[in-house]
Amino acid sequence: MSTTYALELKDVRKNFGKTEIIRGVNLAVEPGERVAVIGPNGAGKSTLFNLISGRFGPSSGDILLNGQRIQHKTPYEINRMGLARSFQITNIFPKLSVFENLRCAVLWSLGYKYTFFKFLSGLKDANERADQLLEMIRLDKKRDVLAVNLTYAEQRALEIGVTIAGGADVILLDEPTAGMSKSETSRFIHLIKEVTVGKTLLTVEHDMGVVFGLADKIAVVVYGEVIAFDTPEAVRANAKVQEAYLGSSVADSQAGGH
Ligand SMILES: Nc1ncnc2c1ncn2[C@@H]1O[C@H](COP(=O)(O)OP(=O)(O)OP(=O)(O)O)[C@@H](O)[C@H]1O
Repeated sequence: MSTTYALELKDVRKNFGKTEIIRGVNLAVEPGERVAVIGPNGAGKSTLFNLISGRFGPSSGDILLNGQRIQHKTPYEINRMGLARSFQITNIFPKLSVFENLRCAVLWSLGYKYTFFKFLSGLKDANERADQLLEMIRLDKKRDVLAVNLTYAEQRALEIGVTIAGGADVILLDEPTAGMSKSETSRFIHLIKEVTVGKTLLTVEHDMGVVFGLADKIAVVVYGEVIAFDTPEAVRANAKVQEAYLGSSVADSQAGGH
């Protein structure tokens, strides 16, 4: 019996003009795995995320979400099929309260499942789900605070809540702890782990502390290719990775106790 991966990339390539930026990427992510995508600046990490989330189509190759080809679908269609992405730049509504932001995200995700006549009961479900999300992201005490008045770390937590609101089973997070202090970062890693239990998670990440604290597996992207895809221990010990990228970063993260 063949495995259905949560996400699978098969010989994916992407050119911008004549330049090949993604050069034959193969990646198979099992359901429930947490994967950190790392690599030097300009290696193609964001481009890979843009290909997976449908912002760009690949020049060639297949991308499968839960066994279904998605490489020609729009971001909206891919989202409906169960993949949600959050961005480095927060996409929450600043003038809405925390609760309203979550309820909006829930209602949007319910959109096609509820007809007009079911709208009122839909609203009740949405309120309950929004309250449940509030607790999950530990912002229940900030329920009625406008998003604009939250701290930066709280805004990032809200953003995660908005991302998971629709119940997607594959979550893409772009540098989720960027800009946070060390203590905020470790709390946030904990939160991400909690709210993504049972889900498949991919993060693009530069902070090695976050990578080693969060990931079951690491995909190392160098110059448009995945040069290693393995457990953190194996990646740490991989001579090719040490040479191409990791050496000093890993030494630093080990010294820092991560
Ligand atoms: N829309 C585009 N048009 C042309 N070139 C692009 C486009 N998007 C990305 N590139 C190029 O593709 C390469 C990979 O960029 P990408 O942003 O994917 O790298 P990255 O690994 O995410 O880098 P960083 O860690 O700095 O965010 C870079 O050389 C970039 O200039």
